[in-house]
Amino acid sequence: MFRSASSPPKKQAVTPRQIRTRERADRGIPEATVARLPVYLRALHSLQDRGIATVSSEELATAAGVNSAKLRKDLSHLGSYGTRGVGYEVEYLVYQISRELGLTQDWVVAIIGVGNLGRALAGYGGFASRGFRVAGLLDADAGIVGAHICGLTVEHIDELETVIKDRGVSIAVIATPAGAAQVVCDRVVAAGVTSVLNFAPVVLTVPEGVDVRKVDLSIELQILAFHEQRKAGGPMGDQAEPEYEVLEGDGPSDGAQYIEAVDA
Ligand SMILES: NC(=O)c1ccc[n+]([C@@H]2O[C@H](COP(=O)([O-])OP(=O)(O)OC[C@H]3O[C@@H](n4cnc5c(N)ncnc54)[C@H](O)[C@@H]3O)[C@@H](O)[C@H]2O)c1
Repeated sequence: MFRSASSPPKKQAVTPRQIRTRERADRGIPEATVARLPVYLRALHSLQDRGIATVSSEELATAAGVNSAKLRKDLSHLGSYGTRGVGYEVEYLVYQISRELGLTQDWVVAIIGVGNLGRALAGYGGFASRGFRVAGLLDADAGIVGAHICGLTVEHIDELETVIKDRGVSIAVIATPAGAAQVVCDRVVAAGVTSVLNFAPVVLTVPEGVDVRKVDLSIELQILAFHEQRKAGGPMGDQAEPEYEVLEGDGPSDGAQYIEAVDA
């Protein structure tokens, strides 16, 4: 937006976080692009592990499983255009994407429901290396409460609000049975958490301003089954059928991949 010289902008006290949020809103990064940034980051980390300093858009696109035009467009939203004939500097791109995703600071995570899945998540080393610190494990089962898992002691769900407040939890991971998930979600939100990662097979209702990402491996398997069926000839046989594209992040259901017919 242009301002006339006669009306200089008024100075306001803003925090660095507000500035970053405004910058992002100004740049208008699409949600689908945001959903692909972690995929690029994973590919870049693997290049870094192999000691690769620069990468072409084609190589990075192949490593990330997208087409190179989409990758270049996504990265242009970050102001990253690469250098003709050289490509992108891996280290700097890691920094740019990490900064955009808010990964240059640590996020405190609590896992609620410490059964098969909760335990596996608690033991996953990949969180810490990406800036997510698991600071609380909570369960309702007296037989599990008190167990020591990966350096943490499982606490009773009654302690949920205290754990969130005292340890500054900003992301709640729900790994309870479906029937308990909404109540747990309501409690974490009431305690001030605005980001929820939900593994329970249920759609959670949250107030505006709270982000819920849902992980559902059975949906991923169903998408693979769909493609397997098509490769094998499918129920539609030789009939003309539309082309399909698997899209991420901006579909009708939050966070899930979905399949959309596209013009062939
Ligand atoms: N999203 C996926 O891809 C995926 C994959 C596997 C399982 N799941 C789902 O994840 C959830 C956990 O699966 P699991 O195999 O670990 O089950 P599990 O039964 O082994 O563990 C669930 C845990 O939640 C605890 N719990 C129950 N009610 C609670 C409450 N109100 N507060 C706190 N803790 C509570 C139980 O005591 C138990 O320890 C289930 O909803 C399951 O359907 C999702």
